[in-house]
Amino acid sequence: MIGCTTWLHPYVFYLGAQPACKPANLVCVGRILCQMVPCGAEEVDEAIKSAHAAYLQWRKMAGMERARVICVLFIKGQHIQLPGGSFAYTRREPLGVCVGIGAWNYPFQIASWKSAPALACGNAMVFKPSPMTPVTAVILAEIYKEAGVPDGLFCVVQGGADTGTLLCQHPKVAKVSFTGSVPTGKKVMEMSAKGVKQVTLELGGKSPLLIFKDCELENAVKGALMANFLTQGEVCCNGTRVYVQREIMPQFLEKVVKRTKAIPVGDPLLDGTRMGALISKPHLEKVLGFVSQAKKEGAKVLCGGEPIVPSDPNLKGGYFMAPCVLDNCRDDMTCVKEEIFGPVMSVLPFDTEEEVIGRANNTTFGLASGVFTRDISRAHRVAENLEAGTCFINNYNISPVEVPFGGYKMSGFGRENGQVTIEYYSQLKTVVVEMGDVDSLF
Ligand SMILES: NC(=O)C1=CN([C@@H]2O[C@H](COP(=O)(O)OP(=O)(O)OC[C@H]3O[C@@H](n4cnc5c(N)ncnc54)[C@H](O)[C@@H]3O)[C@@H](O)[C@H]2O)C=CC1
Ligand SMILES: CCCC(=O)O
Repeated sequence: MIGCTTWLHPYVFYLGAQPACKPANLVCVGRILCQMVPCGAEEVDEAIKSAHAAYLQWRKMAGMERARVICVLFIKGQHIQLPGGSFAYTRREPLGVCVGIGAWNYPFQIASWKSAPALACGNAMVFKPSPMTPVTAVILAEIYKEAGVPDGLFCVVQGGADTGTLLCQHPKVAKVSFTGSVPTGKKVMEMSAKGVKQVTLELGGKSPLLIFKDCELENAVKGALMANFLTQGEVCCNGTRVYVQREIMPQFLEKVVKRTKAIPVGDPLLDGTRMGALISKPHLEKVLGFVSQAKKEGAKVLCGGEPIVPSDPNLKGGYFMAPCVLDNCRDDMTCVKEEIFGPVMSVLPFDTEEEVIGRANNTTFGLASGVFTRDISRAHRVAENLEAGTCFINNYNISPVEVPFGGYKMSGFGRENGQVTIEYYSQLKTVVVEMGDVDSLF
């Protein structure tokens, strides 16, 4: 263990990370990959100052110049004609030093989704990964460095809640983009409000997936698995409330359980593996606790829901569990109301479109949703009526970077990905140009 702050590069605050084993081993078998010391006020201040210094140069560069090191989206203003030949125009300008704070489930992706548009718009970013996953943001910093991003423009600080608080409260920070749980998101918003900083919040979810009897059943079953078991179910937009029209429930359950039982759980570095270990022992216990609670409340476990030890002795001690399908669920059960963030699918019957839309929307979350049907009118009607930032029609969990991603209600606001991201990492300046004489009232 290295017990103090070390500098990897001038632009990266890299805290005492000492590789001890392969990354997958950290996840699979609970061995230590690295240890780190959280950044305190001094390091946070230094990172923000170094990002600010780099920003002052970077913001002056034209999009074409920035495009030499980062693929820049088309950033443009508007021209507005006024009476008498006068006119106004708008410029999209960067915000300044932006802070990114990430969750542990998609550590590299979250760092990229936040920093790439921030930098493309002319900002600097100080990024704090989750203390559970401290390494990949540093690798991203190395990639940026190699691509030609100036020193200081993308800084990584390590730490947990205290470091995150220091970042949100720092007076030189213009914006905070946060990915994580709803309770932490509220705190981030409160702290940012005190400094009138802009905020993007990507928070939790409990998304509904509606499967109508006219669907293509094999696809609906595959979609339900994608909606629940991708990345061990540790995905914020997962469709974990699976509403199935009553007439097709028996066929659906038979197929979904058969496929779920066949999911190969084990070493994620092997080609054949489809599910790895959960992030930590406490998280595994939390997920298993949801399964126990569901049973107490009347759910029936059709498969999985228990810890498993893979046959590979190297994986012994890892936080693996068998993916779980719960039947006999009701809307008032804990497993149906709360985000589990693990491989647990809750299945519920429904009868009519109107009824299921009401039930699907009866939640404080609104991140994603999905519908399987062959009826094109129904598909678009349902998509319109579901209160969520995304609706997948006849598929689930498709999130290419060209497509905006973000939540409704307590799942947050602001969007990541797509052209619209520019609006969240820039501010609009209006320039008014008089072409005649001043028509003064005085
Ligand atoms: N909507 C989305 O795009 C996504 C949402 N999530 C959500 O994230 C949650 C799981 O991730 P966790 O890391 O457990 O969430 P978390 O809310 O515990 O932590 C997220 C980040 O916030 C930091 N943090 C904690 N307290 C803070 C404070 N007071 N001030 C500033 N920063 C603070 C943590 O160190 C971490 O980096 C789930 O609820 C999941 O749904 C996860 C991935 C994507
Ligand atoms: C598609 C992104 C999902 C997540 O970050 O949880």
